[in-house]
Amino acid sequence: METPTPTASPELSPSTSPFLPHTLSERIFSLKLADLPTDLPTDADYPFPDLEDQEEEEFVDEVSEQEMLAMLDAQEDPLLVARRLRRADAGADQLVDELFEVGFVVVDGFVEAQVAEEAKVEALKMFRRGEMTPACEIRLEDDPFRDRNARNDSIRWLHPDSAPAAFAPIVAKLEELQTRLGKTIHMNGTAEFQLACYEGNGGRYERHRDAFPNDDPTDTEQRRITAICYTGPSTWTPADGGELRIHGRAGAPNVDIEPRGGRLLLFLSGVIDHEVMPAKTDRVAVTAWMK
Ligand SMILES: O=C(O)CCC(=O)C(=O)O
Ligand SMILES: [Fe+2]
Repeated sequence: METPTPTASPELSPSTSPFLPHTLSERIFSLKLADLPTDLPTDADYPFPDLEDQEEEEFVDEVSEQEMLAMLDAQEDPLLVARRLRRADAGADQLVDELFEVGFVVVDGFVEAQVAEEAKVEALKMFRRGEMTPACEIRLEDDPFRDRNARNDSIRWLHPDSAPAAFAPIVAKLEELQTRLGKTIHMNGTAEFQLACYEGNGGRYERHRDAFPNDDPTDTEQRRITAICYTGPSTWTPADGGELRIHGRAGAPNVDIEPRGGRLLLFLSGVIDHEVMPAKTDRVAVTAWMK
């Protein structure tokens, strides 16, 4: 399959709630309240003014990321949540239409094959020189949810002003894309850029989501869009492995995206569950998380 056709949008049922809490903590707390019998004492009956916060922290400790996502998804389809990030006054943009239709979109030829190849060669040199860090060691510090065994790629953050020359054209294209998308989607204009290498001996990343569903345009710390530029090979075959599996939403089938050189995959960070299938040849990608 050269370019995957987006799957039909699953039936979406709008939420019946007149009030949709915006922040994650509001949404978690509203889930808790929904489960409580109505004859419990009110907050005013409790002696501790910060009791809600204490309960919330304990609740967060107890549930896994997957369980939390399942609860939020049950509350409202995350694609509907994300659609509220579209600027009301925005002009037309077909790429954004497609993105909000099914949650992801594939663009081939985002960068030239040679640009992709040069980035891949340089990344693998850096990897072999020990200049990249196993991602599992980093993630534990800033993301207590994440399981150390969930992924075995090695990464390096890229800064647009100081990215090694081999990656500069890809980062520049991603920044250009960010400017375009920012005209139509509420974002704060910042992005995190990451170079990732998955070794061809089975490098993988288990099913996960990059952000919680969130539609608050003032919450500027949220990842809104994941944009991944693959570096090849352009002659990818199943023997190379490393497909990005998009888990079908609401019973839709999974879609495997081949990480062909120069290809861009865009998806809504709070909507799409995804997984890197075991790589059978070394696999390099540059990802931007646009906020
Ligand atoms: O490289 C990919 O295809 C996806 C990587 C990923 O899911 C992540 O870094 O969060
Ligand atoms: Fe991811």
